[in-house]
Amino acid sequence: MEDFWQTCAQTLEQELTPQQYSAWIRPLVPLAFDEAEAVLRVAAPNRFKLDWVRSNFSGRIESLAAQWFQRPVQVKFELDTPRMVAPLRPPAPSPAPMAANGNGHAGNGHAAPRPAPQAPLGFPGDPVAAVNSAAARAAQRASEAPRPVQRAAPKAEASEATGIYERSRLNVELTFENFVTGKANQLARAAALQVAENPGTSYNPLFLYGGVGLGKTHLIHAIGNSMMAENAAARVRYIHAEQFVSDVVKSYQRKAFDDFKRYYHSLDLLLIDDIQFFSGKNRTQEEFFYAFEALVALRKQIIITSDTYPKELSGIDDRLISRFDSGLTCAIEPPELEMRVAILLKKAETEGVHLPEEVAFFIAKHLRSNVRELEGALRKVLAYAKFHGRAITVDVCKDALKDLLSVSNGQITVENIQKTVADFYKIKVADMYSKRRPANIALPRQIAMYLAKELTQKSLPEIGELFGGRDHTTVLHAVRKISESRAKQAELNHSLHVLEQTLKG
Ligand SMILES: Nc1ncnc2c1ncn2[C@@H]1O[C@H](COP(=O)(O)OP(=O)(O)OP(=O)(O)O)[C@@H](O)[C@H]1O
Repeated sequence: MEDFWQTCAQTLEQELTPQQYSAWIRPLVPLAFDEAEAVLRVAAPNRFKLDWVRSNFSGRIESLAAQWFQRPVQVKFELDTPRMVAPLRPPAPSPAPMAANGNGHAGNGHAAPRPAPQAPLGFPGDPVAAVNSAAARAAQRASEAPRPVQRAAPKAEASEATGIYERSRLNVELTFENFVTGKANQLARAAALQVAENPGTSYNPLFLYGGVGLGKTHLIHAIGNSMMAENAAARVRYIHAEQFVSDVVKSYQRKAFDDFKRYYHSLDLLLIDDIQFFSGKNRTQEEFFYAFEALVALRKQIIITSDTYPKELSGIDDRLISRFDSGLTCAIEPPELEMRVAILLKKAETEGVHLPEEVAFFIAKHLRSNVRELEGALRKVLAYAKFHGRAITVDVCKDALKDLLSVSNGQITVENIQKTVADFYKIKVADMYSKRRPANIALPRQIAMYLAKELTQKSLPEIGELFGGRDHTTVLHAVRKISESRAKQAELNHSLHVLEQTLKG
């Protein structure tokens, strides 16, 4: 595995710019290669890098791994932990990269991803210099031309433009154009567009919430990119909440709060992802509160994402929660079947591959929980078909996704149950974890708990945990109540029967 990683790193080093290579590839640590499952585990040093390499480099690394191991390989990225060994450094530059698949760059076979190397403090300490006029002009030119960092652009200009994007930490590939819309996200998208067109004056803050892998991060990057395209000098910053916490800690250690405040309070648009990570971090919450107040007072836009809606956030100060609630709050729900198909077709098109509709339907029918999972499945199918020199058909798809499908068919997950029951009763999935108790929510939630107990191997405490950290006695009460009611009420019994059939597929 280490030999593979060295060759892989060398190849990527040749394909990427030195900045991209040292920002994204060098810090990765190969952990293990599972021969039986053909899974390569790779550690990334933080969540931000993990997300970035997963979205931008996993396709390329998987294709290099497939060549090396002579079979399709799945790459799984995980967060680095302190026990990690030092990253493997590739040996001195080698002349011959591994035979490439023809597209010569990472991810999607189109533009090379733009990197965002770490600033020394974790936040760019030079907020004003960050938008000095020369760089801003360069970025303006770059945004008038296709998008920044075209390899062919004059070096200085491109690197100035890159600088603007690096400081914003935006992923320029996450745009409104490639964000597929459906019932599950249309409100959120409309709100995002509105905010992108009228930053600071329409909904402030805009608070987007929903389960994992549903497109929250994509949407807020799209807002940032749209704003930068309008005004390249805009001071935009995307930050994951964990990174913000780490910035606060570093500022504390270095007694650099003035710089910290100056930077965050001077932004035009602050995009902060997964705010639930602020839970219990009081000093961070305090600093964020000041930044929030300062930005809103100046009519600068704040956009926040979370896995749940403001009132459900635990360990967050009430005054922050009431601020989060003061703008517009929008849910992103799991995509319905047609939308999942549309997403697959769009992703395949981006890869320059024709995906037959029946294959897209097949994948979408079997993988229901989130878009990230769909993307992974599509990558797997494409790699498998390419490697075996076969056309992309449902049969190829069945072979390529054998493991995934047996899991998703054979094992009913609590997540599936929550989604299916929420769809059936037309409530939000988030209500499955919420503390709200109106009868139209409480009953479906109890039904979902009952089905989780009936159809999965999970224990009562585990189920309670998956339903927003509820006590096992609450689950037990739900299970007893629903099984008793089922025996007496034909209508409820019928609904449960339909739900069970749906879940068993
Ligand atoms: N509607 C969509 N259209 C196109 N791609 C999408 C859509 N929704 C999600 N994706 C893609 O799915 C992947 C996961 O989305 P994203 O990272 O935005 O999820 P998230 O909601 O922020 O998840 P998490 O809570 O885990 O951070 C990304 O590659 C994103 O581009």
